[in-house]
Amino acid sequence: AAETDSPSGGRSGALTPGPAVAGHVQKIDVNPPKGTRDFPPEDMRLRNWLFDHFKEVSRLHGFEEVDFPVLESEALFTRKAGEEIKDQLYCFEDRGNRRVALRPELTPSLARLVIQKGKSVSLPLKWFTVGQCWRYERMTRGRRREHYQWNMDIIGVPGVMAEAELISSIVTLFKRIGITESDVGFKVSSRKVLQEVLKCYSVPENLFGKVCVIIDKIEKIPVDEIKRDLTAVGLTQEAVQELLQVLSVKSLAELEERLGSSGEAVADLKHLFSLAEKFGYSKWLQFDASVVRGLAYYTGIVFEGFDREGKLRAICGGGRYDHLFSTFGADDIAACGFGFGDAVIVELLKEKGLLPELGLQVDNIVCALDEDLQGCAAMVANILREKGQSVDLVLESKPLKWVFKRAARANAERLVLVGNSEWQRGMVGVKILSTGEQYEVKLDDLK
Ligand SMILES: Nc1ccc(Br)nc1
Repeated sequence: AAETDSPSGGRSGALTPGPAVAGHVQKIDVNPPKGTRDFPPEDMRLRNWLFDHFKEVSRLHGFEEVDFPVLESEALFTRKAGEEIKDQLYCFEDRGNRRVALRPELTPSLARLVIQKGKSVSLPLKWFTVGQCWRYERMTRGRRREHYQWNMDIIGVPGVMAEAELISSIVTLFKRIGITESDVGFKVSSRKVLQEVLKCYSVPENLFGKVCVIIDKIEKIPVDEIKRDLTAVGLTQEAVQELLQVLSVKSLAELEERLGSSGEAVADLKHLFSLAEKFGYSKWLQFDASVVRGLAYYTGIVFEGFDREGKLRAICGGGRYDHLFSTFGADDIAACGFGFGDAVIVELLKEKGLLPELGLQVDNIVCALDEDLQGCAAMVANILREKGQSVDLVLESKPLKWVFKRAARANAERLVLVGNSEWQRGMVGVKILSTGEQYEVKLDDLK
Protein backbone atom coordinates (compact mmCIF):
# COMPACT_ATOMS: atom_id res chain seq x y z
CA ALA A 1 0.00 0.00 0.00
CA ALA A 2 1.27 3.48 -0.73
CA GLU A 3 2.79 5.11 2.33
CA THR A 4 0.70 8.12 3.32
CA ASP A 5 0.67 10.20 6.48
CA SER A 6 -2.61 9.35 8.14
CA PRO A 7 -4.29 12.12 10.20
CA SER A 8 -3.25 10.38 13.41
CA GLY A 9 0.33 10.84 12.34
CA GLY A 10 0.83 7.09 12.06
CA ARG A 11 1.62 5.51 8.71
CA SER A 12 -0.62 3.03 6.94
CA GLY A 13 1.03 0.44 4.80
CA ALA A 14 2.07 -3.20 4.56
CA LEU A 15 5.21 -2.88 6.70
CA THR A 16 3.75 -0.86 9.53
CA PRO A 17 3.94 -2.90 12.71
CA GLY A 18 0.57 -3.90 14.11
CA PRO A 19 -0.26 -4.12 17.86
CA ALA A 20 1.72 -6.69 19.86
CA VAL A 21 -0.27 -9.89 19.82
CA ALA A 22 -0.59 -11.54 23.26
CA GLY A 23 2.37 -13.86 23.73
CA HIS A 24 4.76 -12.45 21.24
CA VAL A 25 6.23 -9.11 20.19
CA GLN A 26 5.32 -7.77 16.75
CA LYS A 27 8.43 -7.15 14.60
CA ILE A 28 9.27 -3.43 14.51
CA ASP A 29 9.75 -1.54 11.24
CA VAL A 30 13.55 -1.68 10.84
CA ASN A 31 13.65 1.08 8.24
CA PRO A 32 14.55 4.62 9.34
CA PRO A 33 11.76 7.22 9.42
CA LYS A 34 10.41 8.26 6.01
CA GLY A 35 12.77 10.60 4.16
CA THR A 36 15.76 9.80 6.37
CA ARG A 37 18.80 7.60 5.81
CA ASP A 38 20.90 5.15 7.76
CA PHE A 39 24.64 5.13 7.10
CA PRO A 40 25.82 1.53 7.23
CA PRO A 41 29.64 1.14 7.05
CA GLU A 42 30.09 1.37 3.30
CA ASP A 43 27.89 4.51 3.10
CA MET A 44 29.56 5.98 6.16
CA ARG A 45 32.98 5.55 4.52
CA LEU A 46 31.80 7.56 1.50
CA ARG A 47 30.24 10.20 3.75
CA ASN A 48 33.46 10.50 5.79
CA TRP A 49 35.51 10.70 2.60
CA LEU A 50 33.36 13.63 1.39
CA PHE A 51 33.20 15.40 4.75
CA ASP A 52 36.96 15.02 5.23
CA HIS A 53 37.40 16.88 1.92
CA PHE A 54 34.96 19.58 3.13
CA LYS A 55 36.96 19.99 6.33
CA GLU A 56 40.37 19.92 4.63
CA VAL A 57 39.32 22.59 2.10
CA SER A 58 37.98 24.72 4.97
CA ARG A 59 41.30 24.29 6.82
CA LEU A 60 43.27 25.20 3.71
CA HIS A 61 41.28 28.45 3.53
CA GLY A 62 41.93 29.30 7.17
CA PHE A 63 38.35 28.72 8.37
CA GLU A 64 37.50 27.64 11.92
CA GLU A 65 34.98 24.88 12.57
CA VAL A 66 31.83 25.67 14.56
CA ASP A 67 28.69 23.74 15.41
CA PHE A 68 25.15 24.41 16.66
CA PRO A 69 22.20 22.36 17.96
CA VAL A 70 20.13 20.67 15.27
CA LEU A 71 17.15 21.90 17.33
CA GLU A 72 16.61 25.68 17.30
CA SER A 73 13.91 28.13 18.34
CA GLU A 74 11.33 28.24 15.55
CA ALA A 75 11.65 32.04 15.60
CA LEU A 76 15.00 31.75 13.83
CA PHE A 77 13.29 30.60 10.67
CA THR A 78 9.87 32.31 10.62
CA ARG A 79 10.68 34.83 7.91
CA LYS A 80 7.62 36.27 6.17
CA ALA A 81 8.79 36.00 2.57
CA GLY A 82 6.92 32.95 1.37
CA GLU A 83 9.99 30.75 1.28
CA GLU A 84 9.65 27.01 0.69
CA ILE A 85 12.04 26.48 3.60
CA LYS A 86 9.43 27.98 5.97
CA ASP A 87 6.52 26.05 4.45
CA GLN A 88 8.44 22.83 5.13
CA LEU A 89 9.70 23.67 8.61
CA TYR A 90 10.06 20.56 10.79
CA CYS A 91 8.65 22.33 13.85
CA PHE A 92 6.78 21.37 17.03
CA GLU A 93 5.99 22.46 20.54
CA ASP A 94 8.27 20.90 23.14
CA ARG A 95 7.25 19.75 26.62
CA GLY A 96 8.01 23.24 27.91
CA ASN A 97 5.53 24.66 25.40
CA ARG A 98 8.36 26.24 23.40
CA ARG A 99 8.04 26.46 19.63
CA VAL A 100 11.14 24.69 18.29
CA ALA A 101 12.27 23.40 14.90
CA LEU A 102 14.80 21.03 13.41
CA ARG A 103 17.01 23.49 11.53
CA PRO A 104 16.28 23.65 7.77
CA GLU A 105 19.55 25.54 7.18
CA LEU A 106 22.65 26.60 9.13
CA THR A 107 23.06 30.33 8.42
CA PRO A 108 20.54 31.60 11.03
CA SER A 109 22.29 29.52 13.73
CA LEU A 110 25.62 30.98 12.66
CA ALA A 111 24.19 34.51 12.83
CA ARG A 112 22.76 33.75 16.27
CA LEU A 113 26.16 32.61 17.56
CA VAL A 114 27.93 35.64 16.05
CA ILE A 115 25.44 37.94 17.82
CA GLN A 116 25.82 35.97 21.05
CA LYS A 117 29.62 36.31 20.85
CA GLY A 118 29.28 40.07 20.15
CA LYS A 119 32.49 42.01 20.77
CA SER A 120 34.28 38.99 22.21
CA VAL A 121 35.18 37.90 18.67
CA SER A 122 37.20 40.02 16.23
CA LEU A 123 36.08 40.38 12.65
CA PRO A 124 36.40 39.08 10.05
CA LEU A 125 35.15 35.67 11.11
CA LYS A 126 35.73 32.71 8.79
CA TRP A 127 33.64 29.88 10.12
CA PHE A 128 32.59 26.54 8.65
CA THR A 129 30.40 23.64 9.70
CA VAL A 130 28.96 20.41 8.34
CA GLY A 131 25.50 19.78 9.75
CA GLN A 132 22.31 17.85 9.20
CA CYS A 133 19.37 19.96 8.04
CA TRP A 134 15.71 19.01 7.97
CA ARG A 135 12.46 19.70 6.17
CA TYR A 136 9.02 18.26 6.68
CA GLU A 137 7.48 17.63 3.29
CA ARG A 138 4.37 15.56 2.69
CA MET A 139 5.84 12.32 1.40
CA THR A 140 3.61 12.54 -1.67
CA ARG A 141 6.71 13.84 -3.45
CA GLY A 142 8.85 11.08 -1.89
CA ARG A 143 11.73 13.46 -1.35
CA ARG A 144 14.24 13.24 1.45
CA ARG A 145 13.60 15.01 4.73
CA GLU A 146 17.21 15.40 5.82
CA HIS A 147 20.55 16.11 4.27
CA TYR A 148 23.97 17.22 5.45
CA GLN A 149 25.23 20.62 4.38
CA TRP A 150 28.75 22.01 4.36
CA ASN A 151 28.63 25.74 5.05
CA MET A 152 31.41 28.30 4.92
CA ASP A 153 30.71 31.89 5.98
CA ILE A 154 32.76 35.09 6.07
CA ILE A 155 31.44 37.66 8.56
CA GLY A 156 32.60 41.26 8.48
CA VAL A 157 33.95 41.69 4.93
CA PRO A 158 31.75 43.97 2.76
CA GLY A 159 33.85 43.64 -0.42
CA VAL A 160 33.44 40.92 -3.06
CA MET A 161 36.85 39.44 -2.18
CA ALA A 162 34.80 37.51 0.36
CA GLU A 163 32.53 35.97 -2.29
CA ALA A 164 35.58 35.31 -4.47
CA GLU A 165 37.23 33.45 -1.58
CA LEU A 166 34.11 31.34 -1.00
CA ILE A 167 33.91 30.35 -4.65
CA SER A 168 37.63 29.53 -4.51
CA SER A 169 36.87 27.12 -1.67
CA ILE A 170 34.22 25.31 -3.67
CA VAL A 171 36.44 25.12 -6.78
CA THR A 172 39.16 23.64 -4.57
CA LEU A 173 36.71 21.02 -3.32
CA PHE A 174 35.60 20.12 -6.83
CA LYS A 175 39.20 19.74 -8.01
CA ARG A 176 40.07 17.51 -5.04
CA ILE A 177 37.32 15.03 -5.92
CA GLY A 178 38.03 15.02 -9.66
CA ILE A 179 35.30 17.39 -10.87
CA THR A 180 36.47 19.90 -13.50
CA GLU A 181 35.10 23.02 -15.17
CA SER A 182 33.86 20.81 -18.00
CA ASP A 183 31.62 18.99 -15.51
CA VAL A 184 30.24 21.94 -13.52
CA GLY A 185 30.04 25.71 -13.54
CA PHE A 186 28.81 28.56 -11.33
CA LYS A 187 25.94 30.80 -12.38
CA VAL A 188 26.63 34.20 -10.83
CA SER A 189 24.47 37.29 -10.48
CA SER A 190 23.61 39.94 -7.89
CA ARG A 191 20.35 40.74 -6.20
CA LYS A 192 21.35 44.36 -6.50
CA VAL A 193 20.20 44.01 -10.11
CA LEU A 194 16.64 43.44 -8.87
CA GLN A 195 17.06 46.08 -6.19
CA GLU A 196 18.01 48.72 -8.77
CA VAL A 197 15.05 47.83 -10.98
CA LEU A 198 12.59 47.81 -8.07
CA LYS A 199 13.92 51.17 -6.91
CA CYS A 200 13.17 52.64 -10.36
CA TYR A 201 9.56 51.58 -9.85
CA SER A 202 9.42 52.84 -6.24
CA VAL A 203 8.76 49.37 -4.90
CA PRO A 204 9.06 49.49 -1.08
CA GLU A 205 12.27 47.88 0.29
CA ASN A 206 10.29 45.55 2.54
CA LEU A 207 8.98 43.68 -0.53
CA PHE A 208 12.50 42.86 -1.74
CA GLY A 209 12.74 39.44 -0.06
CA LYS A 210 9.29 38.37 -1.23
CA VAL A 211 9.98 39.44 -4.82
CA CYS A 212 13.27 37.48 -4.86
CA VAL A 213 11.58 34.35 -3.51
CA ILE A 214 8.93 34.59 -6.23
CA ILE A 215 11.48 35.17 -8.98
CA ASP A 216 13.59 32.23 -7.79
CA LYS A 217 10.78 30.00 -9.04
CA ILE A 218 11.07 31.35 -12.58
CA GLU A 219 12.35 28.04 -13.98
CA LYS A 220 10.08 25.92 -11.81
CA ILE A 221 6.59 27.37 -12.41
CA PRO A 222 4.85 28.97 -15.42
CA VAL A 223 5.79 32.60 -16.01
CA ASP A 224 2.11 33.61 -15.74
CA GLU A 225 2.12 32.38 -12.15
CA ILE A 226 5.26 34.43 -11.51
CA LYS A 227 3.53 37.51 -12.96
CA ARG A 228 0.41 36.82 -10.89
CA ASP A 229 2.41 36.40 -7.67
CA LEU A 230 4.44 39.57 -8.33
CA THR A 231 1.28 41.52 -9.01
CA ALA A 232 -0.28 40.08 -5.85
CA VAL A 233 2.52 41.53 -3.70
CA GLY A 234 1.86 44.94 -5.23
CA LEU A 235 4.09 45.34 -8.29
CA THR A 236 2.73 47.21 -11.30
CA GLN A 237 2.56 45.54 -14.70
CA GLU A 238 5.42 47.75 -15.86
CA ALA A 239 7.62 46.75 -12.93
CA VAL A 240 6.84 43.06 -13.55
CA GLN A 241 7.63 43.44 -17.24
CA GLU A 242 10.92 45.22 -16.58
CA LEU A 243 11.93 42.66 -13.94
CA LEU A 244 11.35 39.72 -16.25
CA GLN A 245 13.21 41.45 -19.06
CA VAL A 246 16.26 42.24 -16.91
CA LEU A 247 16.34 38.60 -15.78
CA SER A 248 16.77 37.51 -19.39
CA VAL A 249 19.80 39.73 -19.96
CA LYS A 250 22.51 37.49 -21.41
CA SER A 251 25.75 39.24 -20.53
CA LEU A 252 27.35 41.64 -18.08
CA ALA A 253 27.94 44.05 -20.98
CA GLU A 254 24.22 44.02 -21.80
CA LEU A 255 23.40 44.48 -18.12
CA GLU A 256 25.71 47.48 -18.00
CA GLU A 257 23.94 48.93 -21.03
CA ARG A 258 20.62 48.43 -19.31
CA LEU A 259 21.46 49.58 -15.77
CA GLY A 260 24.33 51.96 -16.53
CA SER A 261 27.86 51.77 -15.11
CA SER A 262 27.29 53.68 -11.90
CA GLY A 263 25.26 51.06 -10.01
CA GLU A 264 26.69 48.67 -7.41
CA ALA A 265 25.32 45.56 -9.13
CA VAL A 266 27.46 46.00 -12.25
CA ALA A 267 30.48 47.18 -10.27
CA ASP A 268 30.35 44.20 -7.89
CA LEU A 269 29.96 41.69 -10.71
CA LYS A 270 32.76 43.19 -12.80
CA HIS A 271 35.01 43.14 -9.75
CA LEU A 272 34.13 39.53 -8.97
CA PHE A 273 34.83 38.39 -12.53
CA SER A 274 38.19 40.18 -12.51
CA LEU A 275 39.07 38.52 -9.19
CA ALA A 276 38.10 35.18 -10.71
CA GLU A 277 40.93 35.69 -13.22
CA LYS A 278 43.40 36.19 -10.38
CA PHE A 279 42.08 33.18 -8.43
CA GLY A 280 42.36 31.14 -11.63
CA TYR A 281 38.76 29.94 -11.86
CA SER A 282 37.33 32.22 -14.59
CA LYS A 283 36.40 29.22 -16.72
CA TRP A 284 34.11 28.00 -13.93
CA LEU A 285 31.99 31.20 -13.82
CA GLN A 286 29.25 32.62 -16.02
CA PHE A 287 27.01 35.60 -15.50
CA ASP A 288 23.35 34.56 -15.38
CA ALA A 289 20.86 37.31 -14.52
CA SER A 290 18.16 34.74 -13.75
CA VAL A 291 19.98 33.42 -10.67
CA VAL A 292 18.40 34.85 -7.52
CA ARG A 293 18.41 31.85 -5.11
CA GLY A 294 15.42 31.06 -2.91
CA LEU A 295 16.44 32.43 0.48
CA ALA A 296 14.91 35.80 1.34
CA TYR A 297 17.95 37.23 3.12
CA TYR A 298 20.42 37.44 0.23
CA THR A 299 21.21 41.08 -0.64
CA GLY A 300 24.07 41.06 -3.15
CA ILE A 301 26.14 38.59 -5.16
CA VAL A 302 24.42 35.19 -5.43
CA PHE A 303 25.83 32.06 -7.04
CA GLU A 304 25.00 28.42 -7.57
CA GLY A 305 27.01 25.44 -8.76
CA PHE A 306 25.35 23.47 -11.56
CA ASP A 307 26.14 20.38 -13.63
CA ARG A 308 26.72 21.31 -17.27
CA GLU A 309 24.70 18.30 -18.49
CA GLY A 310 21.68 19.82 -16.75
CA LYS A 311 20.59 16.48 -15.26
CA LEU A 312 20.78 17.45 -11.59
CA ARG A 313 19.49 20.06 -9.19
CA ALA A 314 21.87 22.79 -7.98
CA ILE A 315 24.97 21.27 -6.36
CA CYS A 316 25.56 24.21 -4.00
CA GLY A 317 24.53 27.82 -3.61
CA GLY A 318 25.28 30.95 -1.67
CA GLY A 319 25.65 34.68 -1.60
CA ARG A 320 25.86 37.88 0.38
CA TYR A 321 23.41 38.54 3.25
CA ASP A 322 24.21 41.96 4.71
CA HIS A 323 20.93 42.47 6.59
CA LEU A 324 20.27 39.12 8.24
CA PHE A 325 21.61 40.28 11.61
CA SER A 326 19.18 43.20 11.89
CA THR A 327 16.26 40.77 11.38
CA PHE A 328 17.41 39.25 14.68
CA GLY A 329 17.40 42.67 16.38
CA ALA A 330 21.18 43.14 16.24
CA ASP A 331 23.35 45.63 14.37
CA ASP A 332 23.95 44.53 10.80
CA ILE A 333 27.30 42.97 9.87
CA ALA A 334 28.34 42.36 6.25
CA ALA A 335 28.26 38.62 5.61
CA CYS A 336 28.31 35.99 2.88
CA GLY A 337 28.32 32.24 2.77
CA PHE A 338 27.28 29.10 0.93
CA GLY A 339 25.64 25.73 1.52
CA PHE A 340 26.84 22.54 -0.20
CA GLY A 341 24.62 19.47 0.26
CA ASP A 342 25.75 15.86 0.55
CA ALA A 343 23.26 14.39 -1.94
CA VAL A 344 23.50 16.02 -5.38
CA ILE A 345 27.31 15.87 -5.33
CA VAL A 346 27.17 12.09 -4.84
CA GLU A 347 24.73 11.79 -7.76
CA LEU A 348 27.21 13.82 -9.85
CA LEU A 349 30.15 11.62 -8.82
CA LYS A 350 28.14 8.55 -9.80
CA GLU A 351 27.30 10.13 -13.18
CA LYS A 352 31.00 10.88 -13.78
CA GLY A 353 32.28 7.51 -12.53
CA LEU A 354 34.23 9.30 -9.81
CA LEU A 355 32.95 7.50 -6.72
CA PRO A 356 36.01 6.39 -4.71
CA GLU A 357 36.52 2.73 -3.84
CA LEU A 358 36.62 2.73 -0.06
CA GLY A 359 36.90 -0.77 1.38
CA LEU A 360 37.31 -1.66 5.05
CA GLN A 361 41.01 -1.56 5.85
CA VAL A 362 42.56 -3.07 8.94
CA ASP A 363 46.28 -3.69 9.54
CA ASN A 364 46.06 -6.89 11.56
CA ILE A 365 43.76 -9.73 12.42
CA VAL A 366 44.94 -11.21 15.73
CA CYS A 367 43.69 -14.68 16.61
CA ALA A 368 44.29 -17.12 19.48
CA LEU A 369 44.65 -20.71 18.22
CA ASP A 370 43.39 -22.08 21.54
CA GLU A 371 40.53 -20.90 23.79
CA ASP A 372 42.94 -20.50 26.75
CA LEU A 373 45.17 -18.13 24.73
CA GLN A 374 42.49 -15.44 24.31
CA GLY A 375 44.15 -13.32 26.99
CA CYS A 376 47.53 -13.64 25.27
CA ALA A 377 45.94 -12.59 21.99
CA ALA A 378 44.55 -9.52 23.78
CA MET A 379 48.10 -8.68 24.96
CA VAL A 380 49.34 -8.91 21.37
CA ALA A 381 46.49 -6.68 20.16
CA ASN A 382 47.38 -4.16 22.85
CA ILE A 383 51.03 -4.04 21.83
CA LEU A 384 50.11 -3.43 18.20
CA ARG A 385 47.45 -0.83 19.01
CA GLU A 386 49.91 1.09 21.18
CA LYS A 387 52.15 1.22 18.11
CA GLY A 388 49.25 2.76 16.14
CA GLN A 389 48.37 -0.43 14.30
CA SER A 390 44.68 -1.27 13.80
CA VAL A 391 43.73 -4.71 15.07
CA ASP A 392 40.60 -6.75 14.52
CA LEU A 393 40.90 -9.12 17.47
CA VAL A 394 39.06 -12.42 17.00
CA LEU A 395 36.91 -12.60 20.12
CA GLU A 396 35.86 -16.22 20.17
CA SER A 397 37.13 -19.61 18.96
CA LYS A 398 36.80 -19.76 15.21
CA PRO A 399 38.05 -22.22 12.58
CA LEU A 400 41.10 -20.89 10.65
CA LYS A 401 39.02 -20.90 7.46
CA TRP A 402 36.66 -18.38 9.07
CA VAL A 403 39.65 -16.25 10.21
CA PHE A 404 41.17 -16.18 6.71
CA LYS A 405 37.81 -15.20 5.22
CA ARG A 406 37.45 -12.34 7.70
CA ALA A 407 41.03 -11.23 7.01
CA ALA A 408 40.29 -11.12 3.29
CA ARG A 409 37.07 -9.14 3.87
CA ALA A 410 38.91 -6.66 6.08
CA ASN A 411 41.66 -6.42 3.48
CA ALA A 412 44.07 -7.05 6.39
CA GLU A 413 47.76 -6.57 5.85
CA ARG A 414 48.68 -9.53 8.04
CA LEU A 415 47.39 -12.28 10.28
CA VAL A 416 48.98 -12.69 13.76
CA LEU A 417 48.39 -16.16 15.22
CA VAL A 418 48.90 -16.86 18.92
CA GLY A 419 49.68 -20.55 19.37
CA ASN A 420 50.75 -22.56 22.43
CA SER A 421 54.18 -23.76 21.33
CA GLU A 422 55.18 -20.36 19.86
CA TRP A 423 53.89 -18.53 22.95
CA GLN A 424 55.98 -20.80 25.21
CA ARG A 425 59.04 -19.53 23.25
CA GLY A 426 57.87 -15.88 23.47
CA MET A 427 56.93 -15.91 19.79
CA VAL A 428 53.83 -15.43 17.66
CA GLY A 429 53.11 -16.57 14.11
CA VAL A 430 52.74 -13.93 11.36
CA LYS A 431 51.33 -14.39 7.85
CA ILE A 432 51.58 -11.58 5.29
CA LEU A 433 48.33 -12.00 3.43
CA SER A 434 49.40 -10.25 0.20
CA THR A 435 52.41 -12.53 -0.35
CA GLY A 436 51.61 -15.58 1.76
CA GLU A 437 54.97 -15.13 3.49
CA GLN A 438 54.84 -16.79 6.92
CA TYR A 439 57.26 -16.47 9.84
CA GLU A 440 57.58 -16.37 13.63
CA VAL A 441 58.55 -13.21 15.48
CA LYS A 442 59.45 -12.45 19.08
CA LEU A 443 56.68 -10.57 20.87
CA ASP A 444 59.08 -7.75 21.69
CA ASP A 445 60.03 -7.39 18.02
CA LEU A 446 56.44 -7.19 16.82
CA LYS A 447 55.89 -3.86 15.09
N1 LIG B 1 16.43 22.88 3.64
C1 LIG B 1 16.47 21.56 3.38
C2 LIG B 1 16.51 20.64 4.42
C3 LIG B 1 16.55 19.29 4.11
C4 LIG B 1 16.57 18.92 2.80
BR1 LIG B 1 16.61 17.09 2.33
N2 LIG B 1 16.54 19.80 1.81
C5 LIG B 1 16.50 21.11 2.08
